[in-house]
Amino acid sequence: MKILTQADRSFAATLKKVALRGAVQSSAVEKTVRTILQAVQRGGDRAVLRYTKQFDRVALKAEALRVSPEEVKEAYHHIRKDEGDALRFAAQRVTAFHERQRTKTWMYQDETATLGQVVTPVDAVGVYVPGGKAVYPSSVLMCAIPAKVAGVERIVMVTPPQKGPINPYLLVAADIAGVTEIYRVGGVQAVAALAYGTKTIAKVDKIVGPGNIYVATAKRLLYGTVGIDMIAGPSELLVVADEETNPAHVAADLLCEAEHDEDAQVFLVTTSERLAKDVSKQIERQLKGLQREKIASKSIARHAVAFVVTTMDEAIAVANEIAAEHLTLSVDNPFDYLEKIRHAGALFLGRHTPPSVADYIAGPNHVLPTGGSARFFSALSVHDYVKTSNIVHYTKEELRKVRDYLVRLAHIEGFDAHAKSAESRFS
Ligand SMILES: NC(=O)c1ccc[n+]([C@@H]2O[C@H](COP(=O)([O-])OP(=O)(O)OC[C@H]3O[C@@H](n4cnc5c(N)ncnc54)[C@H](O)[C@@H]3O)[C@@H](O)[C@H]2O)c1
Ligand SMILES: N[C@H](CO)Cc1c[nH]c[nH+]1
Ligand SMILES: [Zn+2]
Repeated sequence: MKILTQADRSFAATLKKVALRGAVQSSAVEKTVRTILQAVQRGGDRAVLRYTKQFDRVALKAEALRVSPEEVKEAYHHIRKDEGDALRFAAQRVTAFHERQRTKTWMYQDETATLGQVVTPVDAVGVYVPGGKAVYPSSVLMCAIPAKVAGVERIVMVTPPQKGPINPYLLVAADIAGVTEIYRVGGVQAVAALAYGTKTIAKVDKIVGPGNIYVATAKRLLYGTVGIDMIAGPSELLVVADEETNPAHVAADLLCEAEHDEDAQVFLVTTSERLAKDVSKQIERQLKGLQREKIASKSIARHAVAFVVTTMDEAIAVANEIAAEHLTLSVDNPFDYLEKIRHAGALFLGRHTPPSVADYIAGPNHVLPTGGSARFFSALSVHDYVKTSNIVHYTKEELRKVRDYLVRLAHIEGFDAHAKSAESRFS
């Protein structure tokens, strides 16, 4: 792990580069993604199947894209009872948390009008469940349960195919969460199919869910053609730690994001150079023997940085500049810093809250903004699955009270048809 103190010449430049990581779009990735999007828009299922063969090495016929209800039932026979219980426990926690996010239609009446907002669920949502380098039944729950809570009727799940049957944990999680259609297709071709529609996969109104750099770029390029939740790309963690922190815990937490993807990015910001060195040693030690050692060690070598600063306030300033997906505050009094933290997808407070607890069973959503987009995006929530329409109602008497103001403003803008539409009610 690279360790930089404020005295190092490259401290400021490295911090700037990290802060801008989301803006550095790889043009090679973008070119590939555009080609696949166009091909699926024009070629539909045929293009989807071609790219599935190319990138996932699975040859399918269009009829095999959709997962049947029998396959979902069969999946229950391939998982253990304790595994099913763990999925159901996670689902309950996620449901309970997201039910608190529900928003209702609201209205009020004042002396001039009746106004409000009607809340409507999106008709059809596409849930992208990653599957290139790992299996993510937890992401099925995180994406589909809030859709269900919001009242979305059509919840369409896509996930890359494997050779052989689809992973049973994904199917059981989909069943528990209330997914209504499942397709074995992943990557850009899946996102394109959901956005444009094909003969087999009817288009959706919004696409949610995490994915690798190709999936995240596809969603970004399709924004506007279809609704998207956010840029939820390769995982990230930034740990702010004081000198009292146990380096073994920090290393363990950093590795849990690094093991997702070689493109995952993890950072430590600390007031203790000794801690930074100890964390670095711990990472080397803990990497050995991890199932995903190769991926995690590449992520650490390519991206991990420890920034050593003088004060906790400086540490928080660095964290705000980086705006990471996950931010851990490893201090005795984390709530004291809450108001100073401006940008992070999710906050993990104190010394005994590993980010993995919220990856699985805490209840808050683990689909979170990456690449610095926590400056403007939020965690996936029920709000992503609904939209609001404003309500406006005037009686003739109410309209009379505001008519002159309306007419004056319409004339200022040179829109006399606007003025006349109000005046016509009184002639
Ligand atoms: N931010 C979040 O909330 C969050 C949550 C969970 C996971 N994640 C991230 O999701 C990602 C999952 O990635 P994954 O790879 O396991 O699964 P994935 O499903 O996102 O990507 C696999 C697909 O990528 C496509 N692909 C691979 N190489 C390609 C290439 N060269 N050209 C075009 N397409 C290509 C293939 O179609 C393949 O099916 C990880 O980066 C993980 O960190 C993020
Ligand atoms: N840490 C991931 C979000 O970046 C979520 C996840 C799912 N499974 C394990 N972890
Ligand atoms: Zn994780």
